[in-house]
Amino acid sequence: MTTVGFERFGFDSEVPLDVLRSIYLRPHYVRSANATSPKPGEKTKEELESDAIYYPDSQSISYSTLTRFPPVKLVAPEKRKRVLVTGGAGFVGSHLVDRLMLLGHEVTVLDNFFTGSKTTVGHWVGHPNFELVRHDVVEPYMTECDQIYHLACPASPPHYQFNSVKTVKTSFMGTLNMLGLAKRTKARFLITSTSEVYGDPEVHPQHEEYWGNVNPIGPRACYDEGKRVAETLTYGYHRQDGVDVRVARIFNTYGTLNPFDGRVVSNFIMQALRGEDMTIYGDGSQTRSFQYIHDLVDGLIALMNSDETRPVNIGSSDEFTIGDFALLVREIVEKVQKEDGTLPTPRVQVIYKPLPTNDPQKRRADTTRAKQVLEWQPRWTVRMGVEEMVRYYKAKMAEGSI
Ligand SMILES: O=C(O)[C@H]1O[C@H](OP(=O)(O)OP(=O)(O)OC[C@H]2O[C@@H](n3ccc(=O)[nH]c3=O)[C@H](O)[C@@H]2O)[C@H](O)[C@@H](O)[C@@H]1O
Repeated sequence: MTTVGFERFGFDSEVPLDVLRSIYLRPHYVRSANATSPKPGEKTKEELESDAIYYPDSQSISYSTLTRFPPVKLVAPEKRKRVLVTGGAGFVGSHLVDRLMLLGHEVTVLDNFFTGSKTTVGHWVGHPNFELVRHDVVEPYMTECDQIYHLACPASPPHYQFNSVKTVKTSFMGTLNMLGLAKRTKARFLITSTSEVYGDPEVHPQHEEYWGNVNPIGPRACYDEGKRVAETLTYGYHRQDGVDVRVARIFNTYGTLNPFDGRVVSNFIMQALRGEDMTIYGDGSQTRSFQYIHDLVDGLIALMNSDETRPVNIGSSDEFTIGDFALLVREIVEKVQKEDGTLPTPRVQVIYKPLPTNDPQKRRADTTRAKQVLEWQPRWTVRMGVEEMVRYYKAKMAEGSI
């Protein structure tokens, strides 16, 4: 694969994969100081070019700005969009921002940095097409824009359950505020909803007409009921005020996640790389289907630029039990370690931990609608994506940055 993205509905989202990789896989994003490294503050040619340096002895980091930004397309003004991305410093948001920036659009990121981090978009700070705003979407925000991608909300179960009241508030107030902005500016509004709106589903695979099976008072309710009411608001503004809306229901997605994100893919890879036991919650018979981040970004951009106002599932239909998935991740980690001559003995083991309350027993995206209306389907296999992630975490561990 040499590119991601495609032309749909008059909007070209294609960019070369190596350019994108040079951003998110930056091998020397952080490097550790060694004996010949300059002392803090001492400038070298390398340092001037871009590197941040990590000093393991003092556990300090010397950040630097890029002296040259990644190349962005030159787009005619009438084709250039002013795009607002809430949660743009998060995992999905930052990948979306990279893509939109490379495509030559003007991007404003709103983030409160609760789970997002400035480092995910730091490479664009100072670029004339880019603006980074610390802002919590529970407060109103005004700007002129053409498209709003409303992503802001913690998405990892430990994060969204950390302050459940704030999670509901973010879903409700945040969506209300952004819909108000869309109404005023006449911007097109896309909300990233979730497969969690289907709860612990009684229909399998889950299609968009299924209303779900959600416990309204359980520990996950802050997120799944929050997203459900966010969808309700979205269609309320659509019907009452004619706001132009798009609703993406995102299924499990992985990629360059924060290694401490707490979701299963990053947990398993980090555990296997560190030689720790891999933690399966429950007996491992619950299922998920995993999509790689680039496929999701392709789907979000296609949906935003399409005419489809109904909810659309964006996810993979390649279903695994969590038990089988743990073994697959271990196999891929071992393959990479073997190639690098770092295969440890003994082999890491899987252990079993209690299943979280209301953990959905099965989940697989029915993507018929996305195929029909967006001509979209995932292109990355789990092996391709997990292997890229393993190498990413391994490089970061070698640098000493995780
Ligand atoms: O990754 C995502 O995109 C989704 O992640 C979560 O949904 P969930 O399916 O619970 O995601 P994980 O926390 O990654 O868990 C997946 C399964 O693996 C299990 N798990 C998780 C972590 C772990 O270390 N071990 C383990 O067995 C969980 O119990 C669950 O059955 C979010 O709630 C969704 O909104 C989000 O779309």
